[in-house]
Amino acid sequence: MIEVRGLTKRYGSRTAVDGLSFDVRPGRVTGFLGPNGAGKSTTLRMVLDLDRPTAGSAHIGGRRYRELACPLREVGALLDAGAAHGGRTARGHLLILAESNRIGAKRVDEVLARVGLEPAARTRIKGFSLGMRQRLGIAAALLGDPPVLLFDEPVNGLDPEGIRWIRDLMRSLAAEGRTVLVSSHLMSEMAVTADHLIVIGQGRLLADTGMSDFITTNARTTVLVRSPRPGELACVLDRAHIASDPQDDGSLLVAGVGADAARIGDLAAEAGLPVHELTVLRASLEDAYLAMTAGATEFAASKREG
Ligand SMILES: Nc1ncnc2c1ncn2[C@@H]1O[C@H](COP(=O)(O)OP(=O)(O)OP(=O)(O)O)[C@@H](O)[C@H]1O
Repeated sequence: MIEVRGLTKRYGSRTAVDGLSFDVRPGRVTGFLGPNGAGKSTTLRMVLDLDRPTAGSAHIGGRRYRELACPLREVGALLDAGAAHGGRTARGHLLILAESNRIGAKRVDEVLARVGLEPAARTRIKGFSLGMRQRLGIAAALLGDPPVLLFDEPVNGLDPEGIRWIRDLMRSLAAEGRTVLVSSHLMSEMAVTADHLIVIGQGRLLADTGMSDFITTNARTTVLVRSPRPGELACVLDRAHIASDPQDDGSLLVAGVGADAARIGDLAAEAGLPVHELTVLRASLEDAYLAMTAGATEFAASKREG
């Protein structure tokens, strides 16, 4: 469990993180989203005590990072996959980390196997591809078998196979009961990886909600209705105060509050109009995310003007 309370970071006159409070719970993947510069990395750095908060606190399992007796056993993090020394081998790099945290060599071999780096264990890191570096960074995060894991943009620059591998890993870590917080810009990827979302904009909390609630609340569902008599159907809907938008192919799209497939179907039946298709077009996470963050930008702009 991670508990963030009133977390604030100012760099001079710029407020990067602004009174942020949220919990990250175990047993599920929590996606951490926000536009560029929203303050995600700064937040993660403060949770890991790599940056000092101007105000507020972050606790991991009830303690601040600096109070953890053996941090690697409490929290694992992938912040910058390029951080390992290029002259070392993958195994050598992990052995040094393990030794300084009193973790045995057996665990090094276990994590190398878990991330699929066994064949490259004795290869120098400077010859590693981006995907191999990400795997090595994840191996380091897993070294202490920690209950809490933080990943900042783990799929950056990975090929589809690497992206799928990370997705499966995140989900299996959560299924083991761990707390998993992952930031990403790839909405399609987040949509299939995360169970819960924390969205920030300009350092402030915009949403802390389940994935499906987030989409339902922030993006309009649309209903597509197709009838051989679209003009008459549009009039029937109009009389029920449901606005429809005629499409070139003869179908009608109904968005917003009137987008209720059952009601549209009932109205057509009452009017004796045939319906050949009635489809609920669900919004994507990307639609919902863009709608929400666009709103946040407008809000910030009007606030500044006011
Ligand atoms: N060391 C620093 N000195 C001054 N400003 C900083 C520093 N680190 C971050 N910032 C500023 O704080 C804000 C938040 O940055 P941060 O990197 O946390 O955002 P982010 O959400 O991780 O963005 P991205 O998605 O682009 O990585 C930005 O405006 C950034 O310019």
